[in-house]
Amino acid sequence: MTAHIRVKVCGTTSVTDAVQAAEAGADALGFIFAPISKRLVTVEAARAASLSVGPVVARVGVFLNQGLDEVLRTAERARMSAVQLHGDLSSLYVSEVARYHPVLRVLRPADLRGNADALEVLDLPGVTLMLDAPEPGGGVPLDWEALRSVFPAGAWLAGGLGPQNVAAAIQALNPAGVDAVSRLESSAGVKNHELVRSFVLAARSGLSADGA
Ligand SMILES: O=C(O)c1ccccc1N[C@@H]1O[C@H](COP(=O)(O)O)[C@@H](O)[C@H]1O
Repeated sequence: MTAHIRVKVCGTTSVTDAVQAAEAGADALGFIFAPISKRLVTVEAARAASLSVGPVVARVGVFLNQGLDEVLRTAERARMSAVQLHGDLSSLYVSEVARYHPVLRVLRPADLRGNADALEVLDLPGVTLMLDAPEPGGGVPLDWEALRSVFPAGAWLAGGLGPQNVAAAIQALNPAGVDAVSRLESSAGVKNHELVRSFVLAARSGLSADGA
């Protein structure tokens, strides 16, 4: 098992939610800048939240098929410390972003079986793989059993994770980090602080929120 699993709480839209997630022990907070998202955050709100959580907690700007300039400018203005890239993106694009920010490159399970183009960037310094469901932010878990034999060492896991199932997911795949959003909310873009606390605790302890 990974000695210290990294825990990311995504979809942060306010200073209050950022501070609470940091106090709950999250290693990283996600800020979604993809216009299609129900959790879209403004640069101003993300910047205020980012500056409120101290020097250690990572702040990850989340983008989906957006222009290179927009990604780099937004991440800079919002004081992000890393960038998460979803979508159909060229290796050149990902490597350009990685010149300026650590990158979480999000791929789907199907990409592991034959998308040589997408997998190529994972050899670049500063690029870490995250595996997620085809519809990001949809709250649908991946088939962990089917992934057991192909899940790459050092990769992060997302997709429908929450307090009840994150321990089982870690047990199945031993990811380097876990990430969640929709199962931690009271409404889109608003965190349920109890669920955030339980999620971090379950990921760290290896016990699900119902003690299983
Ligand atoms: O959540 C969104 O709205 C979203 C939109 C565009 C790109 C990424 C998005 N969220 C990411 O989705 C995964 C997991 O979400 P869930 O826990 O299954 O709801 C996570 O990586 C978020 O960063």
